[in-house]
Formats: sequence, C-alpha cells, structure tokens
Amino acid sequence: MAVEANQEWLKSNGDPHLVLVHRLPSFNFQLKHILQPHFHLLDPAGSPEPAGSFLSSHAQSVRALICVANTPLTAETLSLLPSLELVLASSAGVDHIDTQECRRRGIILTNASTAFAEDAADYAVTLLIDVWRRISAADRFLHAGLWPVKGGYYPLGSKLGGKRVGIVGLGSIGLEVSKRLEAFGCSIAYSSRKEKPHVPYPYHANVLDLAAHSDALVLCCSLSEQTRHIINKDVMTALGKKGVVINVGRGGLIDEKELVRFLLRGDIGGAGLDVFEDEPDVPRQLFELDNVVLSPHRAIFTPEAIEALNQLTFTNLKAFFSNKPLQSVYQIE
Ligand SMILES: O=CC(=O)O
Repeated sequence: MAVEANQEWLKSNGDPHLVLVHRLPSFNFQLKHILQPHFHLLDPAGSPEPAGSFLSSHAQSVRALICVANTPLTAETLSLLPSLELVLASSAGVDHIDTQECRRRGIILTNASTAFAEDAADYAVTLLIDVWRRISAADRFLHAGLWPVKGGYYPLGSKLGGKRVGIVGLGSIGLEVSKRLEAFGCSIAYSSRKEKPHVPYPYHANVLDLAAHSDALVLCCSLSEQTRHIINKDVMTALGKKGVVINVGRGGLIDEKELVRFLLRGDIGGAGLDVFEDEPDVPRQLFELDNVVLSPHRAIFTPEAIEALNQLTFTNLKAFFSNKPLQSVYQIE
C-alpha cells in the first residue's frame, strides 16, 4: 500500500500525537519522512531538554510511542506518559521494553518480527549452512594461501538434507526458518511457549527434550526471564558432540560462558552466532575456532526489511488512530 495514497484518513481523525524516544538511525531516516505528513511527531532526541523533562512537559497526551532499536523503555519512562495506549517496537526483540508494565497498564505492544521474518530466517539458515559446510573456514583457508593442502584434503563438511533441526520459538521468524530448511530436506521439530495449532511439526514442551532429538538448534525466540539461558549446560549436553547451535534471537538466550567451554572442549559440534550476551563484546576464544561463524548482529538488516518495518509502523499507527484492528500485536505473556 503506497503511504502517499493515505493522506485523507487523518484529516478526519484529529491530531494524533507520537513520540520518538530516540534519534532515528541514519539507515532509516525515511521513517520520519513517511510519518511526518500524517502524525504530529515529538522527538526528545531533537530537543536540547533532557529526555525526562521533555517527556513530562510535552508528552502528557501522547497515545502512541515508537521505540527505536534497543532504546530501553522502562516503567519510569512509561510513567511520564499517562495517556499512552500503544508502543510500537521497531525491533523483533522486546527485551528492552518493560512488557509487564505495558501489560499492567493495558498498553498494546507491537513488534517488527513479521517485517523482519524473511531476512532473519535467510540469515539463520545461512549461518547453519556455513557451519555445516565450513564455508567461512574454507574462505579463510584459501585467503591464507593454504590450497592445495599439503599431504591431504580440506576437511569434509556435513550435509543438510536428512538433518533434524529443532527450532526454539516458532513465531514468524521460526516459521520462515522451518520453510527454508524443509526445502533442504531437513526434518523440523520445535519448542515454543505453547503448542501451535495447524503446524505439522512435532512439538517438544521443553528445549532439553528438543535438543535430545535434534542435530541443530536454531534460536528464534524472544529473550525474557523465562528464556534467559534457555541453552544451558544440560541442553548442550543433550544436543551432543556433533550438535550445532544457531542464534539470531538474543545473546542472553545462551549461557555464553558455558557455550565457549563446550566449544573449546569439543563437547558441541559448532555454532553460528549473530547475537551475544554483552554486545559488542564477543568472547575472544571464539575467534580461534573454525567451527564457529560469527556475525555482528546483522540478521535483519536489509533495505527491504527496513522498508517493510516502515510500512508496518505506518499501517499500525493508521489503524490505531482510526480504531481499526492492528496488523500485528505482540502477545505479552
Ligand atoms: O535484533 C534485531 C531485532 O530484534 O529486530
């Protein structure tokens, strides 16, 4: 739907207010241009006042708030916005937002996972292929001028077809991962907060059980108090010496120190990590390991995903201020 074609509805809907809690990143200056003709935007980052005093003096009637990137949205900030009804997270993860406070106040939360699902899934599958087929390691090997191998062959990779992949969190991103891996001939199982109706894959109520029946785990779930360190010592032991962990969710889903120990001892087969517990710090020991593929939190970053996010934000805001159903709502547990 072309944003420009939707000027008319606002004229009959008064003057809705918004607040941007953070300066928009340079790769997404378009969002401001898309929203500005339609909404009254308040941007504390563009004001010389400290954010707190800006919010208390200008934001009393704000009904909707865009939470950009991982800017924390605390109960304290929320208390400065007494009229708030809608928070739009411009990320798939919402671990930087006090979701319980939103729930307590009846504030609706939306996130970007539907906009980012395809790109995040492409990236997760690419990391998995890279670990199993040793592509980054082979690239380093060639760059180092080590081909042909003296007295031998470059080590074999491992085939995708026939592998059992466990997806942790079968939301929009997890479902896109499953579609892609099915096409490679993998068999899929999953664990999730609840069993999903209409999903053909076996469900495991806990990750330990899923790990015991998988050759690789792909982490696509949100980080919360329930999922922090969901990949722990016991889960890695159950996954086994050939098992692979892929993480495009949040670093805190894995007990990272334990993962490093498992990898160094060869007690797990490999890892593909786009996210880390204490970004941008990455455990140095991982740099030495050829069975680990590392990436600086890039899974969702394509111009197409940003465009889809902008459209989703606009569509949800327009629906909200017209009292229509939103395109996507995040279910707070
Ligand atoms: O990590 C990226 C996101 O949560 O959107």
